[in-house]
Amino acid sequence: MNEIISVDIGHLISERDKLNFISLSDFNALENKYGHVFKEFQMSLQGKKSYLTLSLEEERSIPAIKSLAKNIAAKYENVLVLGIGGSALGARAVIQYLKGPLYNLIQQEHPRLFILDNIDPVLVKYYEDVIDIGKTLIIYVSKSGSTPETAALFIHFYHRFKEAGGDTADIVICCDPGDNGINHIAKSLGCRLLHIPHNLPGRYSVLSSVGFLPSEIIGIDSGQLLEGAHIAHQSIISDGPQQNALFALGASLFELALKGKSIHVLFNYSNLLSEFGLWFVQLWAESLGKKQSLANNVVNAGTTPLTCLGATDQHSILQLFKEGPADKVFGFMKINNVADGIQFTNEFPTEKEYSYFAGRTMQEQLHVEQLATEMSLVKDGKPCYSITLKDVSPKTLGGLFYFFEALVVFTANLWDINAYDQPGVEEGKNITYSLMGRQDYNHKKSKYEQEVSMYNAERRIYSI
Ligand SMILES: O=P(O)(O)OC[C@H]1O[C@H](O)[C@H](O)[C@@H](O)[C@@H]1O
Repeated sequence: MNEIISVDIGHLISERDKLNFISLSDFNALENKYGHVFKEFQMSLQGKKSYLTLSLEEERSIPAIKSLAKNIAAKYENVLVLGIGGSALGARAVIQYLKGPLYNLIQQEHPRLFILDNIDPVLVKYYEDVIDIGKTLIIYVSKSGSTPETAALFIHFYHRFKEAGGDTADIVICCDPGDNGINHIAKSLGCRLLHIPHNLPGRYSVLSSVGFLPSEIIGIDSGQLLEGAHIAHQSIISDGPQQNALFALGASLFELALKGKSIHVLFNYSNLLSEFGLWFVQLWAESLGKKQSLANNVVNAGTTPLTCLGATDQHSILQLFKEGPADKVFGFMKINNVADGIQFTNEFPTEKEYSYFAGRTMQEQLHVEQLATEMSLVKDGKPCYSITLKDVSPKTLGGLFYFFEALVVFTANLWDINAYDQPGVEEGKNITYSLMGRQDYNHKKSKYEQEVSMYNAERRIYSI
């Protein structure tokens, strides 16, 4: 396999079951139906008018990030990234894919890297038990600079770092360049500031300093991540709809959504992809779950993303996938070339449940199980596509990030919705700000307090 990513959509199509799949004639008609939307999308990428392409220009920030990462690695044992949503999930996906789940347990030349994305005080204490804060550099990542969870974590760890005698000028703040609290704090503390391009929304920011700095600190070449994104970009803009992986998958998923497949499952057959799955969930959900179209019609667009892990989740959720509601489309993802050193020996030759393993490899078993799961779902009327990744390299991962970002934006264009905002999460934030006493939300406080009383009055509590 020479290409970094290959996409097979053959089992989204079926002539036998036109209710649950796309018929061949409908598939062939997709270009007529949606080709114009795709061409416009290609032009926006080509003309660098899409926000997505802002990442491609982040190449220029890499030399400074590399030298900062080197300084940090030379001085600190640990790095603690504070961020949530798009400010945490991408970096997590990078570490998991390229360094594995046990990175922090392995003795190495680079610092250990922790990403904290919740305000659970119990979790915070656990972190504090394993990291010596005086030897830990803090990276505060927040596109908006106002996300209350990350602000809270920063207040706490800034205090702890100072207390431990840390040099606050070493703290790195990664945020939007706007005139806001986080920039004021960075300036007054003399922190190191990295700006995320203003128009690059947080959940699309993994290919910027947000993902690049953590990567470089643990020895991953962010230039390679970006090279993969360039490869994906070039392929997406070059091929016509007929040959284009992005068009084939995006248009088919949209068509299936219209046919009632309202849940999109990404079933990853590699633990290295488990965090990628969570990154995908945020990107898909916040970008496509929209009440209103760009023309201000109520559309309640989107499909619900889920992610799970093969083979593990064959033993938990697969039963429902196979025999529960026929409301899902499945994406299977695997890595083609991995270091596969595990070949089974013939330990129990007289036992039929064990002897068939002899001479086979664990990777072979994983891939056979994926195939078996896919086939059994398809046989039962469940549409499946599959993505094969060439290898475990930053280039392939960078291409995958860009491919999914483009897939989401193209799909949003088909729904005629805004792929970049998230109006649905604002109300909860406003209530939180008001109830926690944020000054500029004081005017709403009494309204929300009244609503809270009403809400509490409506509870029906049963005790055990
Ligand atoms: O990076 P930040 O501005 O702190 O935002 C962190 C997260 O906050 C909100 O919940 C948004 O819905 C997410 O899209 C965003 O990723």
